[in-house]
Amino acid sequence: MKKRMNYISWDDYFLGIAELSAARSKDPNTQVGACIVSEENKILSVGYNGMPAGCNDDEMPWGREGDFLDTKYPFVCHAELNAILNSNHDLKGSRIYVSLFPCNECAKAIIQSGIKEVIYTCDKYADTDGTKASKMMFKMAGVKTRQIKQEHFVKILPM
Ligand SMILES: O=c1[nH]c(=O)n([C@H]2C[C@H](O)[C@@H](COP(=O)(O)O)O2)cc1CO
Ligand SMILES: [Zn+2]
Repeated sequence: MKKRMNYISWDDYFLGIAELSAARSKDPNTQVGACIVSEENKILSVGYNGMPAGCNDDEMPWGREGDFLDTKYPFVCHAELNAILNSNHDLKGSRIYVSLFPCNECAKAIIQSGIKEVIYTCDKYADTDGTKASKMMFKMAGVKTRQIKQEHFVKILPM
């Protein structure tokens, strides 16, 4: 008997894990998941967007509009940053799978931690200055970026 052939690719596998992690997010508007993987295809870390540890997410604001302090934006910890901070490994030479293209703050953390490739699905904020700044920094720092479609994974989230 020959081996099974219709197994999922590494890309679909790790993106699937990023998407599954996103399903843990309490954000009512955008759920983001991240999965960091070594050159040997070993998972080094995962994360999703959420409030910092100890900050009760039932009491924190989740809105997008109004006074800055009444929105989620100053508080929420992004999926990529959580994945970087959750890891106990050296991330040099690794790659990160994310369901949304990283913002400029996460881009800085990605570059500084030595991650060399960003694989993403959604780029819905491509027109924002934050995403433009991310792309500039990734290019200058030699971090590769690659957009892929999730082929073999049933989306868990109503995105
Ligand atoms: O790279 C990212 N990683 C990440 O975790 N996020 C999070 C922050 C917020 O919780 C949410 C974005 O919310 P909204 O689309 O409503 O502006 O996604 C957002 C970005 C890009 O903006
Ligand atoms: Zn970010």
